[in-house]
Amino acid sequence: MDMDHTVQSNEDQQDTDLEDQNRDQDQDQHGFHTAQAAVIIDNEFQQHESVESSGQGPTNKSQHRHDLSVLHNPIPFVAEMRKTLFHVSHPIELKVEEFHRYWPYVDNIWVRQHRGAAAGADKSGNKAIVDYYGCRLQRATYTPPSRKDGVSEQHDEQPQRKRRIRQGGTCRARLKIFKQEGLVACYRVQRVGDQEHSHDLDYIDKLKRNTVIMDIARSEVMKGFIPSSVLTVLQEDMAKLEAVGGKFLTRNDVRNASQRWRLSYGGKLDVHPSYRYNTNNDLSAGRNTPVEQAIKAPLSQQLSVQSTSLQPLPADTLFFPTALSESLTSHLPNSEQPRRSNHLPFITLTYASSLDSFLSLGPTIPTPISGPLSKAMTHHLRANHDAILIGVGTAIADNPTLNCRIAGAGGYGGLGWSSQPRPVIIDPSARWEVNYTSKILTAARDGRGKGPWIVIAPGAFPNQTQIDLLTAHGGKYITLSSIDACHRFSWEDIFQLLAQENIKSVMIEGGAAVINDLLHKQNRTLIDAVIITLAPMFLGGGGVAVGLPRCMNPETGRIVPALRFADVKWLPMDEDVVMCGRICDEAEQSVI
Ligand SMILES: NC(=O)C1=CN([C@@H]2O[C@H](COP(=O)(O)OP(=O)(O)OC[C@H]3O[C@@H](n4cnc5c(N)ncnc54)[C@H](OP(=O)(O)O)[C@@H]3O)[C@@H](O)[C@H]2O)C=CC1
Ligand SMILES: Nc1nc(O)c(N)c(N[C@@H]2O[C@H](COP(=O)(O)O)[C@@H](O)[C@H]2O)n1
Repeated sequence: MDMDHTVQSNEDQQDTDLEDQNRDQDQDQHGFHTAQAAVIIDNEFQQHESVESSGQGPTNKSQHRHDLSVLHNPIPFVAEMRKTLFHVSHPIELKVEEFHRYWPYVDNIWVRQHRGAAAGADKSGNKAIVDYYGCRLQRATYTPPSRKDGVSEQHDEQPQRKRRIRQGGTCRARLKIFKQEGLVACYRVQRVGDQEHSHDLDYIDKLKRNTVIMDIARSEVMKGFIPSSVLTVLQEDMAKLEAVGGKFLTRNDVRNASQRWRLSYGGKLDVHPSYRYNTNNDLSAGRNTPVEQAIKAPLSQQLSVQSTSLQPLPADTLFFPTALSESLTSHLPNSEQPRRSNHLPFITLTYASSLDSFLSLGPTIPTPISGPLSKAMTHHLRANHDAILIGVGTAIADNPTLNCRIAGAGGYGGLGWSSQPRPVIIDPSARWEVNYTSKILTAARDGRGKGPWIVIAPGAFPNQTQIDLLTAHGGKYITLSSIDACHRFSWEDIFQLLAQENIKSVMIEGGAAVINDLLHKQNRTLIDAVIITLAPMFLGGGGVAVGLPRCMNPETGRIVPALRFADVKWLPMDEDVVMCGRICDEAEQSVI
C-alpha cells in the first residue's frame, strides 16, 4: 500500500476531547455565561462554521444539514447503522452518498489518522484513495498546558473552565476506507488488524457527541431559543434521541454547539415553543418576541416541510413478517441441516407456479403469480442468498431487476449492498442484449442491486460496449470453458465456477428450462432446498410449464411418481401456499 502523503484530519485539529463541567451554575437567563463563552470555541461549531449564518438574528430557515426533522423523521435503521459502523465486524460497501449521510452519525467514534493512495486503479482507470481511522480512544491522553499562579498560559485574562481529561490510548480498534471512483462509486469500510473496541458504543457516545446531534442542537438555538429549553425539547422522545447517538446530550453540549452564534447575536433568547406547549408551563407568558412570531406554524408542519430532505424507503420496499421468516429458517443456507456438497454453494430451487404447473402465460409474457406476501417471501429468500440465478430465456422475457427489495437491504434502508444477491445469468451464446436501460443495470446504478455476472461459452463474443457497460456497473462476463456437444454446461461446473467466485449460496429462480433441468434425476442431487409458491389460479394451456418426464420402476415395470420431496413444510401466505422441502435420497425415492 502506497501511503504517499499524510493529511491531518479536521477532527484531530479541532477536537480537544475536553468537556465543560461547571458552567451550569453561573449562567445568565440565556443559558450561558458571556465571559466564559468567549473563551471556548466549540470544535463542532468550527466544523460547521461554513454552514452557519453570520447574520445577527435568529433564523427560521434550516441552514444545517441536520435539524430537528432528522430527529423526528430519522433515516431508516439509524440505530442499527451506528452499531454496524461502530463494530465494522465485516467489510461494508457504501455508496458515496450513503457514506456522507451516515458518517456524521459516527464521527464521534472514528478519527481520521492519515490518507494514502490505494495501489493501482481499476480497469477503467478510476483512481482509489484510502483513509485510515482509529477509535477516538486510541489517541494519547491529553494534558492541558500547565498553569502558573492559577492563571492559564494561553488565556491569561480569561476565567478558567474546569475540564475533564479523558484517558486516551485505551482502544486499539482501527479501520480503513477505500474510496473508489467510477460509475458505481463505492466506499469500502473495513477493519485494520483484529483489535476490537475496548468499550461499547455508549461509552464513546458519553464522551463525545456526533456532528448530527450538535447540528440539531445548534439549529434550534439559532431560531432564537434558550439552550436549556432546546435540550428539554430534544429529550422529549429519548428513544429517537438515543437512536441518533444523543443519549448523553447535556445542556452544555447545546450551549457549546451554539456558542459562536449566541456571541454574535445581540437579541434576546426565548423558551422553545414546544417546551412551553408540551410542559404546559408557559415560561414565556406575556412575551411575543419576533422569534415567536416568526415560528407560528405548528411543529408538525415545520417538520413535514423539512423532512423532504430525508431519504424515505423507496416506494417498492417490501416487508416480510419475522414470524414467517423464522418458519423458513430451517430451509435456508445457514440452517443446521448438512448440505449436499461442501465444495459447492448451497443451492435453493425456487419458483412460483399456478395450479396447472405453469410459470407464465407464455414464453414472452411476464406473469405475476405470487401474491404480495409470497412475493415478499421471495425477496426474503433473495436476501438470504449470495447469488440469484436465471436462464437467458427469463432475462429476455422479463427484463427482471433481480434485486432484494426487503426493508433493510442495501438501497432499501440498509447499508451499501447488504443483502443484495449477485444476479447470475446463464447465457452460453451471449444473446441477451444488456443495455443501459436494462432494469438490472438501473438498479445497480442506483445502488439497489449488484451488477450481473453473465456466464457465457467459449466462442460467444459480446460486443465491447456491452462488456464496458457491465464492468461499469460492477458486473462481468465469465467464460465457462466446459460446454458439451449440445451446447450445455453441466450444473456442477456452473456451481463450481460460482464457488470459485466466493459465492456460498445460490437461489435458482427459473425459468422453466432451468428448473426442469435441475429437477432431472442426474442434477437434483445438487439441490439443497426447494421452496415453491403455489397460487390459487389456472393459467391455461400455452403457458411455460414445470414438469418431469414419466418415470418407471425398472424392476417392476410400473409407472411411479417422478419425484417426492422430503422434510416438507407448507406455509400459508395469504391466498398462496409455500412448500419448503428437500430432495429425498435415491434409496428413499425408489420406495415411492
Ligand atoms: N413464475 C416464476 O417463478 C418464474 C417464471 N419465469 C418465466 O419462465 C419463462 C422463461 O423460461 P424459459 O423460456 O424456459 O427460459 P430459461 O430462463 O429457463 O432460460 C433457458 C435458456 O437458458 C440457457 N441455459 C439454461 N440452462 C443451461 C445450461 N445448463 N447450459 C447452458 N445454457 C443453459 C439456454 O440458453 P440458450 O437457448 O441460449 O442455449 C436456455 O435456452 C418466462 O416466461 C419467465 O417469465 C421465470 C422465472 C421464474
Ligand atoms: N416468485 C415469483 N413470483 C412470480 O409471480 C413471478 N413472476 C416470479 N418471477 C421471477 O421473478 C423475476 C422478476 O423479478 P424482479 O421483480 O424483476 O426483480 C422474473 O424474472 C422471474 O425470475 N417470481
